[in-house]
Amino acid sequence: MKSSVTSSPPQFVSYLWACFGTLLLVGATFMFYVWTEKRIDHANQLRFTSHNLVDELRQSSDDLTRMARTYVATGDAQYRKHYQEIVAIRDGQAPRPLNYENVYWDVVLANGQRPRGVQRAAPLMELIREAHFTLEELALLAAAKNESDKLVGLENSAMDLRAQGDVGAATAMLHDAAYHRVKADIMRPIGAVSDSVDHRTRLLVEATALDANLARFAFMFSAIGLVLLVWRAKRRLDAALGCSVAQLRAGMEKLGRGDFTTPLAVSDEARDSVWGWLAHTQQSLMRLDGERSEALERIQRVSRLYSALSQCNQAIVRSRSESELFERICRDVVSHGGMAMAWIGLIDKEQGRIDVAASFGAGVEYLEQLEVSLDPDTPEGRGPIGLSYRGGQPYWCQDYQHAPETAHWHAHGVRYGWASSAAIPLRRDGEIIGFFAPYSGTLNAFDHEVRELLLEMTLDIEFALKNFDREAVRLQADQRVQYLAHYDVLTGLPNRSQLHERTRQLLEQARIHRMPMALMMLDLDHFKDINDSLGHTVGDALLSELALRLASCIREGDVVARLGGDEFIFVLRNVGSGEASDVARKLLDMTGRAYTVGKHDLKVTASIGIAMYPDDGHDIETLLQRADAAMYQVKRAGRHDFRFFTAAMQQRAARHLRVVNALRYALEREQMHVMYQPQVSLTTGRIIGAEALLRWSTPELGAVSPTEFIPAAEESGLIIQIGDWVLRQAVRQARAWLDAGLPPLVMAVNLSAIQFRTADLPSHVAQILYEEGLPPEYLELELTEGVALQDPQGAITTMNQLHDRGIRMSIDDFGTGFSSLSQLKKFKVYKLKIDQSFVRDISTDAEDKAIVSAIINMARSLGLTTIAEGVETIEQLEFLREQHCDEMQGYHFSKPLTADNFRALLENESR
Ligand SMILES: Nc1nc2c(ncn2[C@@H]2O[C@@H]3COP(=O)(O)O[C@H]4[C@@H](O)[C@H](n5cnc6c(=O)[nH]c(N)nc65)O[C@@H]4COP(=O)(O)O[C@H]3[C@H]2O)c(=O)[nH]1
Repeated sequence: MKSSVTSSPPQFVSYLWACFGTLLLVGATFMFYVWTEKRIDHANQLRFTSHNLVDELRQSSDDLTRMARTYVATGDAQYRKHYQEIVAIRDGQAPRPLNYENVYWDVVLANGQRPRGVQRAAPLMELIREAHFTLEELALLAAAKNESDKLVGLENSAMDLRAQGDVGAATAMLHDAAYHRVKADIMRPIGAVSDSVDHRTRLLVEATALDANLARFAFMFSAIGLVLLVWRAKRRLDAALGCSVAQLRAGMEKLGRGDFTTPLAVSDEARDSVWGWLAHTQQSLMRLDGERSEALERIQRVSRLYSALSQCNQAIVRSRSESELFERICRDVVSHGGMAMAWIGLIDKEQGRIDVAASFGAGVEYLEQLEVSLDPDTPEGRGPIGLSYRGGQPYWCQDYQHAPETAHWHAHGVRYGWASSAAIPLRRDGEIIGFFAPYSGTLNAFDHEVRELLLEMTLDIEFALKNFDREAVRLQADQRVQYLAHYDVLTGLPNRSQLHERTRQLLEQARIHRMPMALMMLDLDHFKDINDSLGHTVGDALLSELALRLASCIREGDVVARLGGDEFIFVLRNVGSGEASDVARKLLDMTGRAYTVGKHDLKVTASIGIAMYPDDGHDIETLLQRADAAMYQVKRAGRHDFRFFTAAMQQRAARHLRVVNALRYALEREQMHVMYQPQVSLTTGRIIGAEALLRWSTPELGAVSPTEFIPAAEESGLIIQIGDWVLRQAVRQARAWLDAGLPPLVMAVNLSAIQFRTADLPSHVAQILYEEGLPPEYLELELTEGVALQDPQGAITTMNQLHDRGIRMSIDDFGTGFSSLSQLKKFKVYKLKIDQSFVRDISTDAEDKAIVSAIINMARSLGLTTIAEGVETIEQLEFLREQHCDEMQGYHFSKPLTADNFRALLENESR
């Protein structure tokens, strides 16, 4: 095609060049022809001029003869004048009249007027010389002229004779033989020249006419050649165009209008022609137009998707929930992204199928009975979504209605006009949780840019999901904070703040409706021991169970709250003291039932204090305070009971407050001193030790019992400072007695559990011993069972450190706590102090007897010394001795003594 297309123009151009060359040739031959014609004209002109000049010579001679003869005949002077004019003209002395070729006689006399117009004056012979006569002809003409001049002389002579009146002579002179001879001498050369000129110029004309004919033929041939070439060129041009110019113009106009719909018809011969090229160009333009349309469509598609992406981003910002976001995304990708339909499905892992979360566009109704699963063994699991799920990649189906993977849904595709579809996985924390499925009515809709945009859109959705998650976490946290602000985490019961809020509302209602109300405070007895011995996990489990039980005891609308620890508050609407008592009993009963926590079977009791509205207070704070005072009295009275608040309790509570306040200044005001109670060996009956017992009295309160102020000091934390002071006093006293030479004895000092748990206790005790100069073996720390319960391992470590420093330890009030003898094995104690509550009744109570006896026996088997405290009677002493108790302490031997009295006792004994 290419070679044939390019061969025509050179041929056509060659023809054009040939035409041009031929045209030049035609022009040249024509010019030549014109030139030859001009030469013929020139030759004719020359012939004419030559004849004229020769004729003028003859004519003038004849005119002169006629004028001379007429003058002679008539004597009219005008003829002589004409005669002279003719001579003057012929000799170049007068200007030549116009048309002098004619006979002068005719010129002058025809109408009796003078000759019209003049030419320049020129002698006839000069004109003849200029007229290209041959030399021979010139010589003949010169001879004729001479003869004519001779004749002029003769004629002048004749006219002179006439003028003189001699007409005859004059006439004779003009008609005689001499005259005729001369005349003949003139005419003869003129005739010869005339023949010569005639012959010569005719030859010239003939020769020139031959040239002219040649030129004419050349012109004709070249013109014919030109016509032929033009014809050929036209043929070539037609072949090059391949159609008529009008057709070509119509075709070009069609192309110009961008009309590529109907292709230009081209015959085989016209393929290599402008028409063929035009058709070819039309095809190229058609292709380009198709490509341009495709590109335009793609750009529009992409820009639509860009718009959808922007909408998607707005949706992300605006949507408040996952479902709202999904709905917006589907709507935007259809409304703005040019998709036919879009849906988002979430994976139902249990069912192994996809649940539609959102959809929009043509054909969404088909989703109502969606048949898409992830199971590769079913046809609906082998579609784009199943493939995408298993491949972990987006799946692009570019020909929906013919792709085998969409075979299961081809009917839907045909019905709704889907030509392409995609399944793009949606991930949350890297795991596929669903799919974004856009459908397009265009084949191959998912080109590179569209894919990139859809993937970007999907990433944005995932980002939004992450944000929703964060938002959900934040909301949960907020709710949690809200919850924590109002509810107790462990039990789920309202906490203090919620209690206050609800109680205020209930009090307000009670006030309006004039109804009574009860506020109860329940506190578990010795719950701390459970926590300490079995750990907080067990304690917490017990509290949870208890909370459930307590909540079940109250009516709807009443309040049960946990204030922290083992303290619960109940607010009971519209109840008097009788109903409140019933509820309290029920609560005690519920609390006292057995608990099973893990492997532990537990039992606890509770103490309840009750304050009544409006008798005991009108606000929550007062009611709480009074319920607390009542509960405190239950505790003091031996626990596991309930009590209503009374005025006396109020007084006790007020005293407690005064005690705590006064304690703060007890040491600095030197209101405290230490008493010493002897400890006696039951074997020897001798004093082997002393227990330091703290005493406190103030001007306002008087003497306050340690059983009152020690717990108050422990509650307020003052026990550390006070206990420290007691220890130093006792150690110093022991050293003083040693220094006084008294028999060595062991100084027993009570150590509160709070003191025991201070971090540097062993080194601190050692430091005091060092500073006071008492050997450690003379000090015995009396620990309660509770010291080891909270953190047994820590207690063992502390005991070991004390033991390593040579300091003795005993367990005080043994039998009241949770210690087991087996646990004692691990403690570095050397003595058990049997609590006086057992000792008190050993003479009357068989059970106490058995307990004391068991404690002594077991202690012995563990290699521990036993001491019984609170021994007041000889019977008690006897029993203890029978049981081989090692030591005793009690009023039976001595009450606590001042240091001086104790020294006196020692001195008495040693005497
Ligand atoms: N009814 C009766 N009582 C007897 C008899 N023999 C001794 N007592 C009393 O029993 C208590 C023995 O001390 P405790 O069991 O350690 O019990 C002590 C001890 O737990 C605590 N305590 C006293 N002083 C201190 C101290 O300096 N530090 C610490 N942490 N607690 C102390 O106060 C509790 C009470 O001390 P006190 O009132 O001095 O009471 C003392 C003592 O006076 C008797 O035969 N009959």
